Amino acid sequence: MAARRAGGRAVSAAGAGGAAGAGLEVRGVGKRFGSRRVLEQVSFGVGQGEVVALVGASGSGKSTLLSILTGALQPDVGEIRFDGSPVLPGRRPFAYMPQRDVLLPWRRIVDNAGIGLEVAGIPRGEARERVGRLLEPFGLAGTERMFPRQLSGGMRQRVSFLRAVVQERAMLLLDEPFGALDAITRDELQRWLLDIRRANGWTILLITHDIREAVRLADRVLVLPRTPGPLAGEVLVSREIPRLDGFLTDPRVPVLEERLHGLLVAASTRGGGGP
Ligand SMILES: Nc1ncnc2c1ncn2[C@@H]1O[C@H](COP(=O)(O)OP(=O)(O)OP(=O)(O)O)[C@@H](O)[C@H]1O
Repeated sequence: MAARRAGGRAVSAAGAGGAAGAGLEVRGVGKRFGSRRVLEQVSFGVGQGEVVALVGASGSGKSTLLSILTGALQPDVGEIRFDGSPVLPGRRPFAYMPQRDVLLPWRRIVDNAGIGLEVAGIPRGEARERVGRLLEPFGLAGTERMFPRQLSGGMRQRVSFLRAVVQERAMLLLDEPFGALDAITRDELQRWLLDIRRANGWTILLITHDIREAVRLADRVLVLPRTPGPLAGEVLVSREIPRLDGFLTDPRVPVLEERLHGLLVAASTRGGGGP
């Protein structure tokens, strides 16, 4: 089921802790490294078909949270559920796109994009076939036999994104996918992502430092506090706001950005926390 909507605003299962079939539910997650607390009582949900952005100051634990979702780290407390069931090791419903492209320089593009499939035990020939079908919609036609060094930064990010999408998992986790790109390429890729996602209805959790990017890409934006604690707030982004042409001049955009900025500042100056 897609996130329920009322009056153009997303009404997700997030605040309620989620319901069966609601997609991702993160419940009361806490994590510390030694004596340093990084996450505490973090709870939210991402409904199926929803795009949720998570923003937070540097060091607030965004990447740690994604690592918990991917299974690279275990939470000290809390639970991760998907579609009403606990997420089990080895059977994660997520495909992950890391912050920096981690393409292997010696592998051709087709084999870089298919690496997740190969790791999952799919023969290379079949992986190549599945990647091959997506090259054109990903703007990568003709690159399959090339090596990463022959592509621009924007194209390499598309290969990384393709590598996540081709695994056909229920949900995509994107960690600052456009953070390392120049402003023009970033704008191009945001437009492209909006476009291709509209056709596919992917469920996405996106991490970004960039408030404008969060408002542009997400149905809902969550704010992680700098000092460990529950989420500092969330902002719903109306579907009536145009995300492609007209986004930058829509008067509702700066209002949402201001609200998010306010939440981030409040979250950064709030007392408590610390080790
Ligand atoms: N493996 C680890 N061992 C010890 N401390 C860690 C480890 N991983 C992260 N930390 C610490 O946890 C805190 C949160 O790090 P994390 O990378 O999750 O934050 P972030 O919000 O993603 O930051 P940024 O936006 O700068 O990437 C930081 O203070 C970091 O130094």
